[in-house]
Amino acid sequence: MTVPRVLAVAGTDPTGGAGLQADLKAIAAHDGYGMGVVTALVAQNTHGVRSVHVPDVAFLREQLDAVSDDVVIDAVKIGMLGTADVVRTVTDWLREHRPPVVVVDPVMVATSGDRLLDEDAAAAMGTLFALADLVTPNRAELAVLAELAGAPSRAPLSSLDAARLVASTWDVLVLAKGGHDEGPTADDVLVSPSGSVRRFTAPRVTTTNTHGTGCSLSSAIATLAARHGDWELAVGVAKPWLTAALQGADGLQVGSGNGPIDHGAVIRAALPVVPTTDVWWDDVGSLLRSTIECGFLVGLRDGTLDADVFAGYLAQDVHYLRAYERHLAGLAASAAGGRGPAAAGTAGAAAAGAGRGPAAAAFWAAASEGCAAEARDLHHRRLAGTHADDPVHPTCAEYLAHLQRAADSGSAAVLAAAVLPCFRVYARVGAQIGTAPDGHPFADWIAAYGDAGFAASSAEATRLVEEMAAAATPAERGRMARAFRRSTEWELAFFEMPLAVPGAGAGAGVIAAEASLLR
Ligand SMILES: Nc1ncnc2c1ncn2[C@@H]1O[C@H](COP(=O)(O)OP(=O)(O)O)[C@@H](O)[C@H]1O
Ligand SMILES: Cc1ncc(COP(=O)(O)O)c(N)n1
Repeated sequence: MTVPRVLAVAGTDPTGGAGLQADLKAIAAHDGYGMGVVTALVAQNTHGVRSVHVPDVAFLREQLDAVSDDVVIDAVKIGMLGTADVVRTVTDWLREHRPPVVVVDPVMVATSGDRLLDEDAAAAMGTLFALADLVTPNRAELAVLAELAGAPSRAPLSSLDAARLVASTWDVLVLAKGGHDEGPTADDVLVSPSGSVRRFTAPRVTTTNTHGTGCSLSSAIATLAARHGDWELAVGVAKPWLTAALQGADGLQVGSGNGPIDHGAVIRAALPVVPTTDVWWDDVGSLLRSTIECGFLVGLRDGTLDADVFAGYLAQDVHYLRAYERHLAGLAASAAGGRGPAAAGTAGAAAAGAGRGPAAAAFWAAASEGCAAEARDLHHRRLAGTHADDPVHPTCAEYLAHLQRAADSGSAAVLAAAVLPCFRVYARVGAQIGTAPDGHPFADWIAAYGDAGFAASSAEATRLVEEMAAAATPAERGRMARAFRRSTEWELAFFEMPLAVPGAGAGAGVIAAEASLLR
């Protein structure tokens, strides 16, 4: 089954709730390929229409031809037409290029009460309807069309009779929409030219955010009719989708008038929630591969690494862990509500309470203590001798300067993101190396990082950072993302450091990029 190619011929709404913009969203929401020809440029928002500019109809025809000369059109939805000239131009084009599905939403008046169709244009609509499969008037539009079809204006017909008259006059299906009725349900009635009726009912949603309901419904129906080849199925699927879009409307917060419906409501509910920290982790995928493949870790895993090189690495690791331990203690203090890095500022994720509280504080404190123990035990045992007094290597110093900047940023969330790669990269390296066979020269180091407890700590640190990211402002979340990425780059540089040719500048790329951090 191919994706239906659906053309919307409509006016615009720069706030994206109605008109062509809504049509394209509704088409996309039903897995159609949306195209758009503009009939009128409308300066409008959720409060109403400010002005309408109808471009020359010759240009409208050029737009229509540009599409039909090139693309097979499976369905067309026609919305706001504005003037009689526009109605005639679209009708002429349709006569020559009629696609299998034609839906006309006879837009006359916006929800706001503004006129969107000249009075003389309404009279020209009949010829267009005769080329359509389905017409979708609301109550007021139905009354105008019934009059056009010859109904007496003195004694108005019932909606059903009006719909039957319109349907038989132009040999077209009519979906008489009941959005403006009152009562617990919003019922639309599909009437055929022979007078048969099918009612589509939905609970009435209590909201003033109904901007674009008619546009969206007709575009959804056009797309679904192109796919299913059946009008009852098309309306039956579109109607609950529209109800869900209305139910989501208040959550959108677009504009202060009659806001738009939420075209994405149904799709969003079906989308998997991707944790922010997973997005960051995927972003550093190539860095992780380079880390795992770097000469130092390959030598460590297969046991060929020079013991002295390893001792040099551990000397730097001790320098690193001493500072890292302080930063973890800072996070513990901040989570407990004391004077940590977040205490400086009241805004941001930490202020919102995310990633805070006694459990978070206990976690960071335990991690800090674990770090101190690690530095003492493993490292001191191995370091006895040659490298105990090694000065801090520039790569190590730069990594630590990066962590310090994160600590000084005033955001515990940024610092937590900056310390996270040390957990995650080591846990990943540990899992990748697996367990060392008996007698492996680096068995103790491998056991420490492959430890299940360490993997659990990494997962808990990730969970806390995730909480902080969820509560952060977008700007702060961006600073967290950059802090995380930069730390992951420094992790790679740190592993490359022991085998780097002196002066070759391990981590030079990171140092250059560092300038942009935490802006
Ligand atoms: N408050 C509501 N709750 C549920 N459905 C509604 C509500 N308002 C409108 N609808 C539905 O939205 C669609 C558009 O209807 P309507 O508002 O009558 O047309 P228009 O947007 O062209 O004025 C119809 O399916 C109608 O039943
Ligand atoms: C360009 C354009 N087309 C149609 C409507 C009607 O939409 P609604 O009646 O749902 O507000 C609109 N406001 N603007």
